[in-house]
Amino acid sequence: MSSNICVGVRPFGSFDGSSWQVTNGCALESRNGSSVFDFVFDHEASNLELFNCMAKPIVHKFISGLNGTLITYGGTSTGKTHTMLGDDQHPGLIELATKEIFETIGNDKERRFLLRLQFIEVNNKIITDLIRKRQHEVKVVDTGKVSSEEYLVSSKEELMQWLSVGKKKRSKRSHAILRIIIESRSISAQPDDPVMQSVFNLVDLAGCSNIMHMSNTTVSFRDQQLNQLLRASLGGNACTGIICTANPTDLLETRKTLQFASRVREVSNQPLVNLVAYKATMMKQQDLKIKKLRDQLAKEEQVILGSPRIDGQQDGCMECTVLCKAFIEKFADRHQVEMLLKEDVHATLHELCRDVLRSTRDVCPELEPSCERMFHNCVELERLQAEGESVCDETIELTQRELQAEIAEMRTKLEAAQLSYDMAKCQVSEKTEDCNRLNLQLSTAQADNVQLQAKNHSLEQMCQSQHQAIQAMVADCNEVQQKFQKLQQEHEHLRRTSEANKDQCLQLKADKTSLQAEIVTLKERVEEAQRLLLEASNQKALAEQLKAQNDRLKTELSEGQSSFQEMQRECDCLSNELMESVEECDGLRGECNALREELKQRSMPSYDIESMKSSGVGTECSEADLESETDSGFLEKFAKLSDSLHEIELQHRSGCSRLFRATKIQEHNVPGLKLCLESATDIHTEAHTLDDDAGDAVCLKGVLRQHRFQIIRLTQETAPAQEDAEKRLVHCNQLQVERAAMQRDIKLLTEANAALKKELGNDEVLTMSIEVNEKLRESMNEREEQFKIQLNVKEEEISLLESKLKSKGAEVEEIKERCLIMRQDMDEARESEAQLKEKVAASVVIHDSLKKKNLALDKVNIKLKKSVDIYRLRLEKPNASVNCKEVLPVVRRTVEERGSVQEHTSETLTVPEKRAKPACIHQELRKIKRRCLHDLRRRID
Ligand SMILES: Nc1ncnc2c1ncn2[C@@H]1O[C@H](COP(=O)(O)OP(=O)(O)OP(=O)(O)O)[C@@H](O)[C@H]1O
Repeated sequence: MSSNICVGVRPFGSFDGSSWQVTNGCALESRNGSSVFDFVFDHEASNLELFNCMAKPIVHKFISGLNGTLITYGGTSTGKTHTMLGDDQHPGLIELATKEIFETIGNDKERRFLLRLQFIEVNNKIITDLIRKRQHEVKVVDTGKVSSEEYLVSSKEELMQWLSVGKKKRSKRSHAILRIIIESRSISAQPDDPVMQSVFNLVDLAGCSNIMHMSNTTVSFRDQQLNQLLRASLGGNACTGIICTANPTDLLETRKTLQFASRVREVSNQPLVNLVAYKATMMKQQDLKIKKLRDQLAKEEQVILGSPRIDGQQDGCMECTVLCKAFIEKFADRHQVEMLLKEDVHATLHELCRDVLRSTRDVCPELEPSCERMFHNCVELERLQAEGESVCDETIELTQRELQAEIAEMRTKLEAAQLSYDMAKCQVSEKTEDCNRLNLQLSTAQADNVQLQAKNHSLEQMCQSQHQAIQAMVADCNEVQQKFQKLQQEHEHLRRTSEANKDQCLQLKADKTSLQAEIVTLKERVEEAQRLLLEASNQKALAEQLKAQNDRLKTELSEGQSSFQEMQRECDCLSNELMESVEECDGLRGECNALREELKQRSMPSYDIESMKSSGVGTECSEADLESETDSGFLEKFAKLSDSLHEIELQHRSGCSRLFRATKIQEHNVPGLKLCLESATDIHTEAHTLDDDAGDAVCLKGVLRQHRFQIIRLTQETAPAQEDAEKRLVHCNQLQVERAAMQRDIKLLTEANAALKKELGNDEVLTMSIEVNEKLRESMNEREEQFKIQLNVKEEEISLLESKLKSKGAEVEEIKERCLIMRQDMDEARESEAQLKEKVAASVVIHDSLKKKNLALDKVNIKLKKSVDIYRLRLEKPNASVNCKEVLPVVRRTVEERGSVQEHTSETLTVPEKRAKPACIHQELRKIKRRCLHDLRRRID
């Protein structure tokens, strides 16, 4: 233990069977080697054993002025708390150390000791006073002290009481530290002699292996507050004992704990006795207090007894003792004193006893019976006093002795009671402080109340304005709803219109498609017509060709006609010639007849002229007739004539043409010629035989005329012309044939032309229809364009309507939202109004109660003042006739009353509550303001 840090290892559970072995009570062996500590306990070792080995020496050093520290360190649930605090069956190190301390200082008659304690916990850098729980006020000051309150303790029980109070408030995850501070001074010390002052830290660390920081040279706590607080314990001015607890089943944790134990063992401390100047100690303060009280008591004694105070009497119990002594001393002269003081002393004693009884009841309940007994003794004494005259002196003396013994006994008890009384007084002073504080709070509360009232007023106004705003909002809301309904109707109307427009649009679209189809068909038809037109133009060309040909043919025809007319003219000439020839022939015939007559006369066979005539066809001449030389010339002439006749065409006035032809009669025995009249078409140049029986053989004379034929003489010179005429006739016939053919062609062409014209007419119809169709198409196109425009307009309208619809929808949505928000706002405003009303009501109630309490407190204060004044008066004028018995009870009662009022006040109205009220009202006000602003902004928007 050279380093003044003693390290012990305490297993919670057996090391047996595990990888560690305990040897010689100080070494722990494992496979990796052995670790030596100051102590290694087995699992059966008790807290007492551990205390005796490790803590007791530190406790004694602590009492002798050295700082001491006991720390339990280890993993979770390894028994740290069990070791430090213990339980009912197993007292922990704290209890054992406390017991040891009080036993030791109790036995030391040479020195005076003053003990006080602090019980704190450190949790996440926050230090909390476990007895008072004022966490924010506790700080570590540089000297390693804590700013929490220190509680004086005079016995182990008292200390354990405080400990049990603190244990209940401790959080399991915190580090708990009990700090015992001891001051000691020799009884015979001079005023300037220093005081020994040391601190004993009993630390129960939280179960976490990561709370220490270990470097090569130092070991420190990671928590800064803890480190500051226990700096002296690790490498400083303290005797430190570290009990490392381990659970052998948790190998890793145990290894860590042992590592720490080994490491911390190397740290060395240099403890020194701490001497503090007397004036800076608590001991001095206490001494001063006691002195003050004694002085006060002495004054009281003087007041009560009118005699100097008796030395050696303690403050609280002195009162009683002095009274008793005075009573005993005066008892000798009882005839005068008894009568004078009997009542007074009795009452005072009675009252004092009651006071002591009352004040000690809470602090030292065990004193109560003694006090009671004393009280009864006093009563008995009084009774005895009353019976004094009849009781003999011996009895009185005996009783006096008994009483003295009892008083002495009581004295000691009362001395103890005095301590309690002091504490009670302290409590009273604390309560007075509390009272003052409460007064302050009350005044602040009153100020708050005034503020609250003002705020209440403003809130009421605000409420009204809010109410008005709500009404306005309701009106707005109604208006908006109406608008909304209107908009909905409009929306509905627009929707319907849109649907109708859609239908119309669809109809238009259908129309458009049908029109397009129609246009397509029309186009096809136009194309067809164009094609036909094209073809028709070809036909036109053909027709023109034909026309040209026709014209050509017409010219040819006209040429032919002119040549025909010429030929006719020629024919007419020939006919004239023929007529001339006929006339000539008639002449010749006459000549012939004359010749015949002559021949008859010359008895020549006769010719049957009559038969010739009867045949009517021709004139036949027999060969025999012609045999004569005169006749042969004639016949020749006749033949010539016939030949020329042959060439004569007879043109009937009806237009029919006939030719005469003279043919030789083929019969051998019949000489002569036959003149035949034939149809011009039937005239053949060769192999044309004249039938004897032919009906058309005419006698030229008369018949031709009869048949109104014009006989044109064909002269000998016109023979080539006749040929030409024949040719021309042939040509003419040809031409006529051609003409007929041409006429047929023309007819055909005309028909074709007509057909073409018809076709053309059809084409025109087509063209017309095409034109019509074109027009129709154009009109259709126009209509389509119009439709398109209409469609576009409608579509635009629809899109406009849709956008309108959308905007209206958005507006409707917005209005809906606004309605909702307004409703919410209204609800909230109503809620806040209700809350505000509630708060106002609550604040009014609080205000009233505060007023009442204030009044009560004022009354109590006045009472207190009065009694204090009386008391002061009494003190200032010791001979004044004011009786203590009247004053003290009044004062005490007043204090009690005040205490109860304060208690009641503190019960009914806690500080945070009071503070909370304005804060929450502020918040509420801010909220309302914000909401109003928001609402205004929205409205403006
Ligand atoms: N030596 C022992 N003898 C008997 N019981 C023990 C011993 N050590 C610990 N215990 C018991 O084990 C339990 C856990 O112990 P304890 O609470 O003291 O551990 P801890 O290390 O303080 O835990 P934490 O790390 O959570 O603070 C307790 O019920 C305690 O009574």
